[in-house]
Amino acid sequence: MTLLFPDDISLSRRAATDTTDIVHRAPVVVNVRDLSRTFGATHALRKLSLTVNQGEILGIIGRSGAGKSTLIRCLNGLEQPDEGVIEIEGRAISGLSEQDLQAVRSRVGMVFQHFNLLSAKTVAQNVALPLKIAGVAKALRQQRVAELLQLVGLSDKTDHYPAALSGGQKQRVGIARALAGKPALLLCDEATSALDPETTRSILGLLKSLNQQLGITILLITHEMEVIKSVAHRVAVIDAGEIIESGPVWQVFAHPQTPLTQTLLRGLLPQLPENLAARLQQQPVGEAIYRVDFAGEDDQGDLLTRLATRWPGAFRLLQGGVDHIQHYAVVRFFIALPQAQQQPVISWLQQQQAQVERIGYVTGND
Ligand SMILES: Nc1ncnc2c1ncn2[C@@H]1O[C@H](COP(=O)(O)OP(=O)(O)OP(=O)(O)O)[C@@H](O)[C@H]1O
Repeated sequence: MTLLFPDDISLSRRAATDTTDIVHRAPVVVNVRDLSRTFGATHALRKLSLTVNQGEILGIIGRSGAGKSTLIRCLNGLEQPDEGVIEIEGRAISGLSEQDLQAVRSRVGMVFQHFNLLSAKTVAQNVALPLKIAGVAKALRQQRVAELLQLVGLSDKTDHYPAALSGGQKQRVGIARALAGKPALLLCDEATSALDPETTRSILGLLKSLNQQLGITILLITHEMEVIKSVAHRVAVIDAGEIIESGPVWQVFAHPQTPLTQTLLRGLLPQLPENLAARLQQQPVGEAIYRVDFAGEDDQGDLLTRLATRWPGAFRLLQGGVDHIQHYAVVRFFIALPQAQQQPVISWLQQQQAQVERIGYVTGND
């Protein structure tokens, strides 16, 4: 099919390589500096700063009330910050006339949690709406709508009404509509939160392929770490209106720094079995329990196998596994070591660049 954004071919190749390093060198699409917004005594945003580079997928994660929606509303111009600067493609959006603000807004496509489709309009009419508002001629509009629906895999639903679509199909229409104005940035506000896991995977797959094929920059807001892991290059964790941690997704998964990030990751990283955790004590008796965290190139994901080969029978594996994120292997496991084996095994693991933490001791069998 025809490329929807023919000017972006070089960018598409760049994004397709999927490396954080290349994305880092790309131009900045979103630049937010010291953004603050209060509602009465509530500080929804506190001096929040972030950048999103061209071709990047930045995931912003936080608990309910952390300030995610306020941030997104400031980015699309629906909310005025009290202080701070927002630049989209180098253009500050504060103090603009309504006409100039419209021009900047047209560079930003918005994907909503509940799709926000017009029920009395067909799929094609919903997608065409922003083009109609922008005054695009009918013939061109029809051509673009056909391209967009093909892109999101809904060419056969052109004349259907939203009520006849599944949740995933409705979100595909929402994405096609968001792309209609050839935006530089796609803002996704909990775009998969209303969908079941399988549909979520297919929508995330679509967003990823739009990023890779078209080089489109995406800022997505979610409360689900799984979403971040599947599609984002970089993640920023927001809490009480501040970014408390950020970095490449693999790095944050491998070594989460803040208790909140650790909590958000709890369901995705192996944890010590509950019965064992309940028996942990701090007096050095019995076996020592260690948590081992490691991140390395994909082919270093066999750390556990190498450990077992180098130290056969020296430890008991309690829980653990390997995940592959952005071409990195992220390994976490828990082992029990008797007194005599602790020093040599731990030294060996540290030589492999693993982070090792003794979390307590247990006596007797688990
Ligand atoms: N219009 C408003 N009036 C008063 N308080 C508001 C308003 N909008 C947001 N807040 C408050 O600001 C804080 C941040 O809200 P926000 O909606 O940005 O959080 P969120 O991270 O998007 O939460 P959720 O995931 O539940 O949507 C909350 O304490 C919220 O109650």
